[in-house]
Amino acid sequence: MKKDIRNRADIQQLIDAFYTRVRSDETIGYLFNDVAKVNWEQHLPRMYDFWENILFQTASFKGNPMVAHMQLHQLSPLNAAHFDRWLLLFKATVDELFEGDMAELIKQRALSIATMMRIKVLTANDPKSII
Ligand code: HEM
Repeated sequence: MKKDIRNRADIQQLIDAFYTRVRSDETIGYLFNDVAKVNWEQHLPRMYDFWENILFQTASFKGNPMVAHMQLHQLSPLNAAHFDRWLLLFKATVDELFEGDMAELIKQRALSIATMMRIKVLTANDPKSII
């Protein structure tokens, strides 16, 4: 039986495993590696803060994810397939490492934030688009 996500160390394990997949992914890897040229030493701790705040209300994350992704979309257009792939990798990583209420909750939150982000980003400059 796998354990549930209980603390920041577990979130760190999850996020490190997720971005290891993301970085070498054929569909979305280039957005991180070549377009945003992510500084991972800075980005990973921000992502631990983001998810720790969502699961455990630590209020440690100070950032604006919507703006970050709007900017990315200006540099290189995002599409529905990118969001689908991101979510699939996220869910697969959670399921590989954890199970339990928090594991379910983090997948639900990822889905709802990704859905909102996708609508905002993909309709930002196209009032006719329905998604
Ligand atoms: C198409 C899917 C996605 C792509 C390609 C993507 C890519 C990126 C990139 C390139 C950055 C900037 C990293 C940097 O320069 O340091 C970023 C930041 C971030 N992403 Fe995503 N992302 C995606 C979906 C999501 C989703 C669904 C979530 C949340 C559920 C999320 C949460 C965040 C957060 C919290 C940040 C940090 C924002 C900040 O520092 O203010 N991303 N993302």
